[in-house]
Amino acid sequence: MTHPTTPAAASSAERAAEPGTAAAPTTAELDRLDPLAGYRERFLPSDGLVAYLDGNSLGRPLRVTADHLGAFVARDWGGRLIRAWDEQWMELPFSLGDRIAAATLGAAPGQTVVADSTTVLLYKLMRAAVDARPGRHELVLDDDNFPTDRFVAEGIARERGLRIRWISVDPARGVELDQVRAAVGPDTALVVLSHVSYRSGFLADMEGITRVAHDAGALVLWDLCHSVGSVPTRLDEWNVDLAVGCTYKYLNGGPGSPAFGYVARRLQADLEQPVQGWMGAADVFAMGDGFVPGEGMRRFLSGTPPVIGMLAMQDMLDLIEEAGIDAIRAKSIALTEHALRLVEKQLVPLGVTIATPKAAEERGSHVTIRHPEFREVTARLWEQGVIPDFRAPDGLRIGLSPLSTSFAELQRGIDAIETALTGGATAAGSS
Ligand SMILES: Cc1ncc(COP(=O)(O)O)c(C=O)c1O
Ligand SMILES: Nc1c(O)cccc1C(=O)C[C@H](N)C(=O)O
Repeated sequence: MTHPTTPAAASSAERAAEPGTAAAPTTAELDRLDPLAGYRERFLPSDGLVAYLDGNSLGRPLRVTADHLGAFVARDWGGRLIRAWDEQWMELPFSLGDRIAAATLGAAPGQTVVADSTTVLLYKLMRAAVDARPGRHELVLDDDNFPTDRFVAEGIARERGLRIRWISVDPARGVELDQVRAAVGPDTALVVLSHVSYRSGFLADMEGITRVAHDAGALVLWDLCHSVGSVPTRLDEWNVDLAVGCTYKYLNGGPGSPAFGYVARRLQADLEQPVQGWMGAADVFAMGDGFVPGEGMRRFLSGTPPVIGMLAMQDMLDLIEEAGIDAIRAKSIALTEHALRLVEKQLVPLGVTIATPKAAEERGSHVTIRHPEFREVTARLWEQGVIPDFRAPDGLRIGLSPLSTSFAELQRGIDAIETALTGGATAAGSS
């Protein structure tokens, strides 16, 4: 698996190699040299916020989004009323899907659509995929995948009389290529995995895993929730079949914004998704008898697109297109690298362990650390305006959104965790 070289990461490595320069850059240096630092100002400030380290659950709104939402009510909805469906909204699921595809996914137009929630799209595409592999009786998943992915797969297995082969993963990592190679075979219909693990932040080898699943004759569906907008993919080049992702994390679409689904063009005509509604029909306004599926990605829609939920992400896509996904990935790597450095220095001496891979090419944009007191610590941090999140049994996730998180903000978060664990006394000071 290869990723583009990262200017921010490369420059810190170069500085580390210069004689007479401290091995690790300081927090202040990293902010000063950050080419994306200016983007932070474009996000709405939040009263009393000290450090927001949870953009991997809910991304922050942009200032401009507040204006755009108001203008939408007055101009598009209030002004154009029902006429706006023909004028712009009917095409939005496809045009926005194509924008996400070009800016972040490495996918050509006509293969990505915005619709439903992640859970519902996972159901629709998983069901379509297993039905496209008749005579095969197994779904392959890892036992640490996000609950909704596991629950949907279990429901489909029950509905279709299939088995699930669970890959047992190291929770400080995620699913490895060799594990998938050992799990797939002639009875595998579909493999369902997350690109970036919601728990450890482990970045799976999408290209390699897709290849071994294909060698076994199976299809693969990737959950991109924790990578889209922070880790670039090359879905077309890597021959990916299906992908689903949410838009409220690194695409900053807002709470409950709809998901997107990708179906490789070569598969579209052969897949039948189970929620056949009027918006997926070949002629939406024919109002006729019997369902005839639409061409291309239309057949993967079901009901009326959630237009208001698609507004905020358009503003974030403006930013992503402007900054470029490779520069965003570079900043993400620099942020997670610094987080790991600070954790090693300030928190490991306090009994904290790291549950995220050390190698940059093996992690996404969050870092997970563990300590028995993290449930209580997270609750206290939230009261102080320091917002990471807690995942049972003892994991604290530090989510780093490359366009809105600064290195100083990360430092404030680590300092606050240190203070919470020591009751005030610092373990090693801060850099
Ligand atoms: C990997 C993953 N899949 C799915 C979801 C959520 O699905 P939904 O948007 O339907 O709540 C999340 C987070 O909420 C997630 O992290
Ligand atoms: N989707 C969420 C929600 O509706 C409420 C609270 C949190 C979330 C999350 O995003 C959870 C998240 N996907 C996770 O990785 O844990």
